[in-house]
Amino acid sequence: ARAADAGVTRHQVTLWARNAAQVQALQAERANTRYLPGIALPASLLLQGGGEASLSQAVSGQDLIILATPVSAARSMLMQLKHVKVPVAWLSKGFESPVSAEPASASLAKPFGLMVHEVRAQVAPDLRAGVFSGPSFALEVARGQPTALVAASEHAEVREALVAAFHGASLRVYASDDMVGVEVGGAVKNVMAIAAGLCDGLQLGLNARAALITRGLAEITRLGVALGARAETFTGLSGLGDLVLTATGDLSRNRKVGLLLAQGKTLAEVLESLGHVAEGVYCARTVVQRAAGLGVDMPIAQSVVALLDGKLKASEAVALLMEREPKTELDCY
Ligand SMILES: NC(=O)c1ccc[n+]([C@@H]2O[C@H](COP(=O)([O-])OP(=O)(O)OC[C@H]3O[C@@H](n4cnc5c(N)ncnc54)[C@H](O)[C@@H]3O)[C@@H](O)[C@H]2O)c1
Ligand SMILES: O=P(O)(O)OC[C@H](O)CO
Repeated sequence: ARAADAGVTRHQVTLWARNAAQVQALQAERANTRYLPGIALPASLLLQGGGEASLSQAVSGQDLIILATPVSAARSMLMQLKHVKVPVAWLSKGFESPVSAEPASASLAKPFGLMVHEVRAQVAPDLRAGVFSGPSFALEVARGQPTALVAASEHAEVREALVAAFHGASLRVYASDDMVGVEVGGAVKNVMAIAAGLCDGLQLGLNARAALITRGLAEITRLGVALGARAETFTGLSGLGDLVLTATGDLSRNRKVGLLLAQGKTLAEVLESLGHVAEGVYCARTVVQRAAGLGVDMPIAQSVVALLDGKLKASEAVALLMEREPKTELDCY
């Protein structure tokens, strides 16, 4: 919607959704009252929806396609779009998690979840694809508040298409060729944001939150480098930038999960009251499993999984993290 707004003279944007009734409601109200209250959809935005046939209709003749779905929908969307010739980019942040509803112990024997660029390599290898990430609460983007993002792809033309389409007065877009780093940062910051919500909910203090963010970034960097990312990417918008936003910003759904768990609610109660997807809940187990497979130590992420599984109380997790063996700070990268 923002692209349509910013680019009244630059772009014609079509928003496709799978649910025809939802599209009708958006059309009638010219607003998404549930997710973006108070934001009028730009008059130039075309709305379409329904089944698979209408998706191929909606993408036909477009210059650029953006997938704005949770990670759980990325595989099916990419399969439907695998023959598309124009650049495709996703906003999804997470690891695919077929085992998301199960406790970590039950899922250890099953295949590791994949990042979306890995899913794309499996199901749509010929697609020219990228990821669009960085610190960006949708509501602030929709309000036109200043935001900086990173457009990552191995294909220069995909990076250039994203910059050309979105760079403007309220959105600054940087290019990157480190898709692995950008995807790891965007996914794992959600797990760390759950921990930061817990930390604040338990009133552990500002020192504790700063330590958590810093050591969380060390964990994210270790996993990312082991997966083939460049370490510098984690100091950028999709790493440190998005981690700080999500760990400290009260618009974050993942941070909210931690805040509600700290009030003593069960995970089921938290997810019911949230009414939105908090990707960290679904990918925390996968993150820990992939890290374990690579011999990467992720004590904060492990604590989050144990908390989500109800195997550890928050006070016990804090004690375990504090009692770890002393280490040299920079040797941990
Ligand atoms: N909301 C934000 O502020 C924000 C910002 C940056 C990135 N993200 C990331 O973008 C992704 C989407 O987040 P969101 O907040 O828009 O989530 P959401 O739950 O609102 O989902 C977005 C849309 O995806 C649709 N969808 C779900 N499953 C689908 C399927 N199987 N096929 C087709 N469509 C499907 C939903 O109906 C919805 O319209 C997440 O990975 C999130 O981490 C969100
Ligand atoms: O609301 P969250 O926690 O899913 O965070 C949204 C975005 O990822 C912030 O960049």
